Amino acid sequence: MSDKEVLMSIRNLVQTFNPGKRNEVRAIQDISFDIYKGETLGLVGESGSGKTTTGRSLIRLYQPTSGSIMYSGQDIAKLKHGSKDMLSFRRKAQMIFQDPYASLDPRMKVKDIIAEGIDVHHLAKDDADRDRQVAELLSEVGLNASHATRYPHEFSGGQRQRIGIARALAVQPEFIIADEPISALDVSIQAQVVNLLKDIQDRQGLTYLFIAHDLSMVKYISDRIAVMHYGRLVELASADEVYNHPLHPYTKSLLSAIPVPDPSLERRREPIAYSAKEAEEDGKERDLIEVYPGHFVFAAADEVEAYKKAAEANHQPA
Ligand SMILES: Nc1ncnc2c1ncn2[C@@H]1O[C@H](COP(=O)(O)OP(=O)(O)OP(=O)(O)O)[C@@H](O)[C@H]1O
Repeated sequence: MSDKEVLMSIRNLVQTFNPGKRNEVRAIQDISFDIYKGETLGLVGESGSGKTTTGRSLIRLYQPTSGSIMYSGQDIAKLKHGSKDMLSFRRKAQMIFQDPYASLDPRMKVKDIIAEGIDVHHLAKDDADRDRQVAELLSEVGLNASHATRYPHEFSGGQRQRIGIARALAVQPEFIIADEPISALDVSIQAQVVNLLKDIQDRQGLTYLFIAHDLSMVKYISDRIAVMHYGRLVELASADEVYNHPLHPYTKSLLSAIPVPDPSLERRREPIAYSAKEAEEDGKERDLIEVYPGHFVFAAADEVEAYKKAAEANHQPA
């Protein structure tokens, strides 16, 4: 992984809502990580752990409270609204949303939904060029040109998510944040949409941040996985490492909550409970520390040695 090119480098990112007020929420509490060019980084964690806030902060739908987000030599956290640099970044980084029903304007024709970014960024020479680009995008996501003049309600959930994907692709982005892109879809459709995202990534060399609370699909699509808990990253490693050799107790507890297909095994399994509050009452300062090549764990200085030993033991030949 170390020879990979970094696309985005996030350092000490903090996002506090309503700071200083009674309803203050510290949604992101000082997270640092890199996103490599061309990878899919899965971001998992329970509802409320701060995944959506992270995604939205990275593409500046929110102004971060503090910290830096380096992208192509620029600190995205410092870009000014309406500036040329912001407009140019907005084109490079796109978002696909969870709910294909809510994210498409029902009064707009599919071609106008898809072409929104083309219009904003003046990417079409004329109407014919715009129509041609829309037709190509429809084909890219497995729909056809005749769908262009229809309205969102005429489509199924899976097809609507394809329209949302086409809209994101319209501006030829480099980086896509997919925020629970399949959780609102029928299970039978989920794999199709994930496969489509993978195919598009292969064809276009895109980088994905794939947000999900459900670990099973994330494992399938992700190269690496970051586990989020209470606004912090508690573990970050390759998808295989996170699944087969999790180190942090919270990751273990998340994995223990995934049902396994074998009912007898499922009955015998002990769910692992983990409470960040209890774990942090010791007042120790913790950081995301690399305890094995490419494997990071949120740990205090005096916990690192034990994690290193555990990681090494995991890799001893049986
Ligand atoms: N705009 C906002 N104003 C105030 N608090 C917010 C805002 N957005 C999110 N929060 C709070 O920040 C915390 C993190 O929320 P966030 O939506 O990022 O979590 P999540 O992991 O994406 O959860 P979910 O899977 O439910 O979307 C929650 O406590 C949430 O209530």
